[in-house]
Amino acid sequence: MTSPAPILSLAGVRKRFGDHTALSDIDLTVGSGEILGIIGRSGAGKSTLIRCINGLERPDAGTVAIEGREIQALGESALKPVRRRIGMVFQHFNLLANRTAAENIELPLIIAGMARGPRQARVRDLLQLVGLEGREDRYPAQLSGGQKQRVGIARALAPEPAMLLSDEATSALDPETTEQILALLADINRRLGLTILLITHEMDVVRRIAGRVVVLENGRIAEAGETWRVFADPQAAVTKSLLGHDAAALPPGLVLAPGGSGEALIRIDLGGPDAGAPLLSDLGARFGASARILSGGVEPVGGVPVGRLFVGVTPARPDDLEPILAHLASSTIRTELLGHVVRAD
Ligand SMILES: Nc1ncnc2c1ncn2[C@@H]1O[C@H](COP(=O)(O)OP(=O)(O)OP(=O)(O)O)[C@@H](O)[C@H]1O
Repeated sequence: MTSPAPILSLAGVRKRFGDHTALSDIDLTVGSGEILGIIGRSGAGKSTLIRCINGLERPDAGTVAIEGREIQALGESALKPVRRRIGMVFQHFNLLANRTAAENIELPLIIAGMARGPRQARVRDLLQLVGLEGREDRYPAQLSGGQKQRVGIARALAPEPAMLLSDEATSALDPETTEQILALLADINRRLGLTILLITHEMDVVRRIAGRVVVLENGRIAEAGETWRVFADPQAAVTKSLLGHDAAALPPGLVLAPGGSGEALIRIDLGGPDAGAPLLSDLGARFGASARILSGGVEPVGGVPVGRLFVGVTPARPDDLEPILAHLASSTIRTELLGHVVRAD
C-alpha cells in the first residue's frame, strides 16, 4: 500500500522581487491532520509563502504540490479546483457586510453549485460546529470580532477543504477571544481531522495548538521541528529572540557571589515527557542536598511540559555539587551552573 500524498509539499521554493529574495530554499511538508505553525517577524516572507501556496504567486524555482498535484505551472482555470482545497481564514475576516452570517457561509456553496436543500443543511451544521447557532441572521456589523472569525472559519470549511490556511486569524482579536478561536481550531482539527496551517507572528499562538513549527527568517527556514522541542531547546537566534529566551538572563533581584561556595544557582531547561519527574526531591533523597525554586515555571506546549527553572541548591558537602549537576544534566535538556547566590544575611 502506498502512503497518501502529503496535503501540501513545497520543495526548493524560491521567489524574488527584483533583486530582493523573498523566499529561498523552502522545503516544507504538511501531513494529513496536523497543525503546523509558520512563524516569522514582519518581512520574513510569510505572505509570499501563502501566496505561493494558494497559487496567487508563482515561485521562480521549486515546486508547490497540493494533495500531490503540482500547481506552479497551472493556468488560472486549472488552478481553481485546486485552490478550493485550501480554505482561507483572514486576520480581518473578509466577510461581506451586506450578507448575514448564514449567507456569508452559504456563498461558497452557491458558487460550487450545491442545491438549496443540502446547502442549507450544511450551513446549519457549520453554524453549530463553530458555535454560532441563533446568530445566523446577524450581519457582520452586529457580531463581535470573535463571532466574525467564527463565520470566517465556517465559510472556509463550507467547501470541505483539505486544509485550512489561517493567515494571522487571531491577530486582530483580544487575548480571551484569541484563546477561544484557537480552542475552536484545535477542536475542529480533532473532530474533523482537518489539516491546519497557521501563519502567525505570535509564538503564543504556536505554543497553544501547533504540533510542529517552522520558523522563517529573511525568506529562509531558520529552524523547524516539534513545537515542544523548539520551545524547550531553540537553536536559531531568531527563535530564541521570538521566545524571549535570553540565555544569560538571571531572575530579577538575584545577585551572584564572586566566590564559589554555598547555595548554587542552577538554570535548568526542561522539556518532554520526562519533564514532570520529581527532580528536586531527588536531590534530597540521593544527595542530601536542599533545593528551592527561585524563579521560572513549566507550562504545556502541545501537551508536553516545557519550561525553565532557576533553582538554588545547597549541597550537603561542596564535593557533591559535581555529581548533582551531572544528575540534573542526565534528566533535563540543559543544566547550567550560573554561580553562587549571595545570601541576604
Ligand atoms: N510584490 C512585491 N514586490 C517587492 N517586494 C515584495 C513584494 N512582496 C513582498 N516583498 C518583499 O518580500 C519580503 C517578504 O515579504 P512578506 O510580505 O512575504 O513578509 P511577511 O512575513 O508576510 O511580513 P508581514 O508580517 O509584515 O506581512 C519583504 O522584504 C517585502 O518587502
